[in-house]
Amino acid sequence: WANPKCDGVLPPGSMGLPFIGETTQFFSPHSLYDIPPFISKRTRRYGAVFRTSLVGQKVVVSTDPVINYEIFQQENKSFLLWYTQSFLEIFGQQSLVTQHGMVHKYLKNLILQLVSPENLKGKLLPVMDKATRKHLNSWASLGRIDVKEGSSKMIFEYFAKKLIGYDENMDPNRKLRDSFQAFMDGLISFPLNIPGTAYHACLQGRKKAYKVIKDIFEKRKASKGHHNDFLEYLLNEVEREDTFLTEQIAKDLVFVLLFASHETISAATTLAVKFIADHHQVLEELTKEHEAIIKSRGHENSELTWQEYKSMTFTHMVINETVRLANIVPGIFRKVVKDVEIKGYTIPAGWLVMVVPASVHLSPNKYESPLQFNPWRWEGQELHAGSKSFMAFGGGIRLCVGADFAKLQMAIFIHYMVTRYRWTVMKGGDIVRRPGLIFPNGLHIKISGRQEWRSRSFESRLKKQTTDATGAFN
Ligand code: HEM
Repeated sequence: WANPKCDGVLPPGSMGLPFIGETTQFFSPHSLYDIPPFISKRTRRYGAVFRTSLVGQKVVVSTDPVINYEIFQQENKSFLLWYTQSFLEIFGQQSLVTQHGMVHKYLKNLILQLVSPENLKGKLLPVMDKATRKHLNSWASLGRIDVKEGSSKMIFEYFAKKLIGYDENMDPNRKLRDSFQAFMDGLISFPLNIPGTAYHACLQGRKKAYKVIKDIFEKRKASKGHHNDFLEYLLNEVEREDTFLTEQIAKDLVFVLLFASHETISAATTLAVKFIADHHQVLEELTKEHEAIIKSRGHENSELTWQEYKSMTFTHMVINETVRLANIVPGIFRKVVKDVEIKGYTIPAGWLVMVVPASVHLSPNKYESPLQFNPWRWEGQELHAGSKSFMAFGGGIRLCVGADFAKLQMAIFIHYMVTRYRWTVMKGGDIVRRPGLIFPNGLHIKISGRQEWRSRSFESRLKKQTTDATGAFN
């Protein structure tokens, strides 16, 4: 166990206990701002590349930016995308993440029918704009909201509708979104299907959500009308003769997209709100940028345009800085297809390599004062692609297909938050990594409409003047 076979020299490290390996240490919770202690301890001891064993797998961890970049570029050659057993059971054996080569390319193009920049600009932007306004207005009417829960609901609501015509409000018993709640903990876990484990909770959620999706597919196939959603497109595609798409792949695709969309963007949005609230200068600069956009419009109330979105340079810097610090995806795994040489070491075929974005994003060798939230560090930098020092959305051919969608939603949200509302953090905001990102007590803000604030302050000024005047009269 401790000295696995290898035709060469393995990287240094420890394989831990038989079967369990070093899994327990890997899962020990830590704070948002740390390189996972599991990683930092071992890099200090063994260097930038070391071996270990996690969830029953032999793993080489790379914290070296150049090697990480190379791993992304070598996809389908020396390395293949790999997800944990728990991940595959949960997301489906036919889902996009299990596909390679032509089928992967085909499925990625299918998703781009929904979230490519072209389609975001032409089709999704108005939907996202309307949904964001509606939800922020309802938050302001309530006067308070947990941003994590609220943004998750908002994204799920419009995206599930666009994807499969699902309307949670019309279907209160099924609560598709609730089925995804237990997922973050279970995705990277031991595949122990015993009640009480994170994995078990996740599988139960998968079962429930999948049943809803299956029923929607069946109902739709039996219906004759037009629906103008992604499901209609998928079902037409399944009917074609020259296609890779089967109904099973289509269902797993819908499942992955439903989860990936609302969980990731709501986490990034919540973090952005937290960072902005903690950094007044950032809020001021954002307000300046967005007020200028409104001023240069004909009508203050018109919806956000693509050109306006593209002009939000500082907002894009804030988004990049948020996802750099947040490291929403804690580890990116690849399976080694054939023995590879790295830094004089051999990684045998069948092993995994794990790229840890935090080890690059929080490294003082790559970023000055890396633990500081400083959007200005992105001034003049490339903001829209992966690189050796920025891999929040991965890299190479597996680069996140939803990155543009996520950034657009965050930018719309920021636009309305800084121009139309007054808000302050009330409670929550704790963030734990296990190693997935968890918000144990949400992020609760107090929020009110600016207009309402203005008229309220106008009214109170008026009242004060009247009282003063009355006092003087008396
Ligand atoms: C802030 C938000 C997001 C972050 C930080 C993020 C991060 C990532 C990362 C790091 C990968 C690469 C994984 C790997 O190489 O193994 C990835 C892949 C992926 N993401 Fe995202 N993502 C986000 C939003 C989204 C959204 C909104 C969607 C849905 C439309 C999405 C769908 C996907 C899919 C389907 C893949 C797999 C791509 C493939 O295998 O080719 N992501 N994401």
